[in-house]
Amino acid sequence: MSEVSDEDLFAAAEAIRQKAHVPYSHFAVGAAILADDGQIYAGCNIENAAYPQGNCAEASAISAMIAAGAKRILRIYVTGPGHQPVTPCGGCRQRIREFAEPDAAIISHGVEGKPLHATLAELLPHSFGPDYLNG
Ligand SMILES: O=c1ccn([C@H]2C[C@H](O)[C@@H](CO)O2)c(=O)[nH]1
Ligand SMILES: [Zn+2]
Repeated sequence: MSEVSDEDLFAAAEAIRQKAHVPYSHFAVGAAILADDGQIYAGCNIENAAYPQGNCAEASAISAMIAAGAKRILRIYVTGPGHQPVTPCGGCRQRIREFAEPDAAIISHGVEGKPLHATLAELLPHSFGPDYLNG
């Protein structure tokens, strides 16, 4: 459907990752969403001196998508440091669930290693979502 490649999403995630506010963990994360309007929406993690008030990169990217008026996540690419794939935390898997189909691609990449390709359903099986409340 889209002409947006994984390389485009990787580049957007990496560009915004450089802006992450991570004075506590020093673990900078970027996320780039391909949305249903064909556009890319990106976000970085934003930590806080009151630690629980920090935001994940995926949450920032979702905020950008919603603020722009897009509705659905078709694909999301997450980048971070190291060799292990930087997979979305449990809370962010649920945040993604709100706006994505079970077969939506989640690409998790520790940039020193290889990307992991998974679907939302693989990362969040038997999930609870909006369909439970709207039907
Ligand atoms: O997928 C992930 C994993 C971690 N983090 C952030 C949260 C915190 O700021 C830092 C270390 O956990 O990385 C994200 O933004 N996304
Ligand atoms: Zn998270």
